[in-house]
Amino acid sequence: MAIAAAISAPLTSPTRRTLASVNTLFPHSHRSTLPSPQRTLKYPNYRLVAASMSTDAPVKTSSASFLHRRETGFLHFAKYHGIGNDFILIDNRDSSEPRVSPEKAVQLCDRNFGVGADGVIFVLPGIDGTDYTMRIFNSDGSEPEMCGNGVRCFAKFVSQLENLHGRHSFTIHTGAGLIIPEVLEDGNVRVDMGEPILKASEVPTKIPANKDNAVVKSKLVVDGVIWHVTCVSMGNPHCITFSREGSQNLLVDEVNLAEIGPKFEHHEVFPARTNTEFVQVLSSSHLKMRVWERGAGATLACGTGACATVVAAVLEGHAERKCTVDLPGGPLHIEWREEDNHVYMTGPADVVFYGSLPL
Ligand SMILES: N[C@@H](CCC[C@H](N)C(=O)O)C(=O)O
Repeated sequence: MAIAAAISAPLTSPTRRTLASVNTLFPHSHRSTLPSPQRTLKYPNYRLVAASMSTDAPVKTSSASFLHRRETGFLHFAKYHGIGNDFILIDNRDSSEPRVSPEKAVQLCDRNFGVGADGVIFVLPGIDGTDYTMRIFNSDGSEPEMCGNGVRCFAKFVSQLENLHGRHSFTIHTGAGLIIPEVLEDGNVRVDMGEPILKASEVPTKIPANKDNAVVKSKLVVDGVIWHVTCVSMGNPHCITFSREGSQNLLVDEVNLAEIGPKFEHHEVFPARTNTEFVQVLSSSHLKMRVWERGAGATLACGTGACATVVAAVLEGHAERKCTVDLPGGPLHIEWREEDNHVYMTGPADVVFYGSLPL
């Protein structure tokens, strides 16, 4: 008996409105103490029809009926990506508890022994009057407050799961407060990411504030080098750097992310660890960025990171409020709007495949 099934999918395809129970639902993520994934084949029955060499006839199922499968003992999921930042999306609308544990998420994210992803995202029932709740586990099993590329994938997944009756926008409760995505006519998703948080203690960072309670272009010694850093939270913490002491504009392709990234992430001045963005200014409306993500390492893109980067670029005087941010996986369009102080992010989100695993 086939115990796993999968179908192919197209390869293309007002102030920060903090909600009451956010802090209890989304405590600051901690450094993962999870064991490394065992080096054994975890999912012998996992099969992707799109890539299968099996001589069995592929199970023909439409994506709509696949998404509504509910057999017990199986985990049905969709794999999505937002400019290369990839996620396993799980329909968790029937329960407020994520269907997989952080430990299981680590296994699922493993690129050799699992499905492979930067994180696992759950579509949970809304609370406090919102339509949905989004929770996410990083690939190291820690739980961040928010994920920008992930929320665009969430929006596309929900619009496949639900008949939204012509609505293109809905409300999502996250650890960063209320987030509102809108699926656009061209398939891109525009997200109201709320207000950036600049107060040093709330980012959080122990670097002393130097401008209106914020940390802007402060000196930080990492690995014996003085970096100029600005700290911004988009619900999750970001440390953004445009230059080192003695050099003007960073050439981001020359940064050794794997070496320097962890040193920023675990620096003592970041009590909740940090995501770090290394940014090159191409023009006042065009930035190039590489990221080392807390709990996930070097990824091809980071949506909250791109938003935090534009905020930092404006604060440091490098850029205007509306910028294109080039990331290794593609561009994102970001606007930090003066009228409402909200950051808006626009970009794609695409399904890669659907799959099932025995639990
Ligand atoms: N890639 C995400 C951010 C995911 C969370 C991050 N690793 C953290 O721990 O804060 C994005 O697109 O924003």
